[in-house]
Amino acid sequence: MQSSALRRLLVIDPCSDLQPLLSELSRSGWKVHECPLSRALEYPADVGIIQLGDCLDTVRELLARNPAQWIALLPDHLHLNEAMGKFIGEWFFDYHTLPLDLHRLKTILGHASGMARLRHGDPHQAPQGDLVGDSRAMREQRRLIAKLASTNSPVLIRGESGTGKELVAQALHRQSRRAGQPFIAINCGAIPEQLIQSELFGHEKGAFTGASQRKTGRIEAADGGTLFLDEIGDLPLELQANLLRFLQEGQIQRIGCNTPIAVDVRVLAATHVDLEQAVVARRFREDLYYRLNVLQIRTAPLRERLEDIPLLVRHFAQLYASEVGRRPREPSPAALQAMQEYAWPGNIRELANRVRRGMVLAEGRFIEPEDLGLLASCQESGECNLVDYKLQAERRALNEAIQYTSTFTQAAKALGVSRPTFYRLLNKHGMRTRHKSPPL
Ligand SMILES: Nc1ncnc2c1ncn2[C@@H]1O[C@H](COP(=O)(O)OP(=O)(O)OP(=O)(O)O)[C@@H](O)[C@H]1O
Repeated sequence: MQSSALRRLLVIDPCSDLQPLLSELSRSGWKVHECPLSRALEYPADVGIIQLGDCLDTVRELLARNPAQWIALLPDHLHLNEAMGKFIGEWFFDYHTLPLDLHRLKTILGHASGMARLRHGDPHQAPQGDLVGDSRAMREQRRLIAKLASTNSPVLIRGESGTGKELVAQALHRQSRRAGQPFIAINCGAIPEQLIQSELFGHEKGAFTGASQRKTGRIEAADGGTLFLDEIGDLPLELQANLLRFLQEGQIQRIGCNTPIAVDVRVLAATHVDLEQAVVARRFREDLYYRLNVLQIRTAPLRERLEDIPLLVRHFAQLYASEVGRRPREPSPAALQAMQEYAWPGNIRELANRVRRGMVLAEGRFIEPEDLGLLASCQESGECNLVDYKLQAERRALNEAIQYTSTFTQAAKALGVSRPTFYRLLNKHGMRTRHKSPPL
């Protein structure tokens, strides 16, 4: 039986031909909502109906951002040239010419709602900036964020590049009592060494050659809110001392001014390098390390949470639809399989880029592995050997075992190997999680 939650119909006004049929549609199980085009994003729906006229750009904008299955109503006077045909083919599930035929309309609506159901999960996109994913690692991450958001202590966010460290920092800020205040992010690795002190702490007019005006530093700009220091491991040693002083005293001094300024800022820092090693090598101050590392969140690499891939692909397809001017497409089963077998060195940033590419290149209804640039290397070169197949199969087996069990011991048992063998295989595929639950 069809779930009633999946039979929400949005009718974009004006649609006078449809008016007399709405009560019949309601009787047959549709929850109908009518609204003007300008408010269409406010109403979640599974299927939408819109009568085409002018303003195709505005319509395209809506279709790109509203993930419902859309049906176009075409009045007689509409000039069905090639461009219009392409537009309808690209963006609509189906169309109906006017006048309406109730029986045919119901059939189209039935198919469209079936398609909405196939897309399973919540058909409504997570807003940009939300952390998408329902794997154990993501659920654990959300739980930790909710727990740590309310404190004022620094949090060290660790994880490989592209795993969402900045998104975690933003989520910590959004869920804290500082949410209405500024969130200021600075990438310590991207600013030249001679500029970073003035970027962070600000300067007075005339403090050094070229300082023609007084400048407020980023720490001061974050007053009342949160400061996110990305790539903290790249902060020069001298500035590490200044930062430590600020963390201890809650005061800063602009360059060229001796008067301390009190600033109330929560500091979040991120790193993809091993800070412990940097401490041993004396590239990172030990005292600052302990000060920043009070609480910790680890962002898991994508290869450890492959089950999040379908949700992430849908999220990015929706996100890039209007940018690339095409309706969001789903990956084909082969594309999903290829994504499950790929190691994702660039993590979610790489996935996002591949989906964007796939959206541009896809020719049919689905995104195929080649659109994502993910033809298995042996397929591309035509030289498949047994070792490649074996490695792919091993990786898939490990992923599934991790996904469907709660501990590594259970996963090893499910695969029929000893724990040491299981760990050796995880290491071999770069899948070794240091902690199943990130430490507090
Ligand atoms: N869970 C997620 N859900 C949705 N988008 C995500 C998620 N994680 C990361 N992203 C997206 O992936 C991209 C990379 O994320 P982000 O910049 O937060 O990673 P990072 O770990 O800070 O990377 P780097 O170490 O290179 O700075 C961004 O576009 C971000 O929006």
